[in-house]
Amino acid sequence: MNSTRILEPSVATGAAVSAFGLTKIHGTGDAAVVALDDVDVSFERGRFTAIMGPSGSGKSSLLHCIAGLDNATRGQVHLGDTELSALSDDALTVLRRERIGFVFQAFNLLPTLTALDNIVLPLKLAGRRPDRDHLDHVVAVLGIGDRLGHRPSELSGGQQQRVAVARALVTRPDVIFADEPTGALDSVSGQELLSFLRRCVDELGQTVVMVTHDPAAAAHADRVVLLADGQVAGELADPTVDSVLEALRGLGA
Ligand SMILES: Nc1ncnc2c1ncn2[C@@H]1O[C@H](COP(=O)(O)OP(=O)(O)OP(=O)(O)O)[C@@H](O)[C@H]1O
Repeated sequence: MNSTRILEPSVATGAAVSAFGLTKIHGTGDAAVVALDDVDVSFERGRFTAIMGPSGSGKSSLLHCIAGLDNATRGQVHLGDTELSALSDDALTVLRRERIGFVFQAFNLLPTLTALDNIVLPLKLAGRRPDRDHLDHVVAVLGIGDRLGHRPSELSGGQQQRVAVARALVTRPDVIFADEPTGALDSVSGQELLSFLRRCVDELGQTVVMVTHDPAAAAHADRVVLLADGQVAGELADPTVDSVLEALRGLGA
């Protein structure tokens, strides 16, 4: 039988983002839930990684902690050479705005702004000018050149999510974190979005870390990190739908 080989988790130095001894406990006392239990994991630059695991295994907690959206209870998160827990709240806000891109299930576009104004908003907030060549390239990769003057309500869900990806890319962030980015899209738009994320990695050298429940979505990634019970349970290189399904079955998902 050609069974899936689940590799030991690796922690690379020089990674885009890494966590060491990461522990997240939600709540206190009798209500305390250990969502992450001493996790070591790292995500290489220029690669597309999916985080998968059964419901409640800690995927969102991991993403939120490594993206600086939530404080870890213990442990360290490094974005490149920057250790997040060492930062003040203000410095963390600036880091999230300038060095991290986010793509969520909800597109979170500002309804009164055009697509273009939504895309360049992070640069404006940072007092930076758009790099026209980079902006043109991002818009071309995402195929939204003819929608830039439209407001979100005039765009389809798939187009709105592409605008959200362009907004995440425009600052040339160190890493893009995506949490179920296809969750609100129909299957065709979802497939397109995943192809765009793939091209962002291949053509723009972007680093993408995505939480997903969907083996077909994870198959677009270079690597799958598997979580179970708040711990890294293994990883898959060059995942396919079948290898992901088999690995998840092995975790009892
Ligand atoms: N704010 C919170 N307060 C209390 N417990 C929480 C909180 N957030 C998450 N948890 C618990 O922590 C554990 C991990 O949750 P988390 O959302 O990280 O898992 P997940 O793998 O993303 O789950 P799902 O696939 O269902 O979204 C679960 O037991 C969950 O109930």
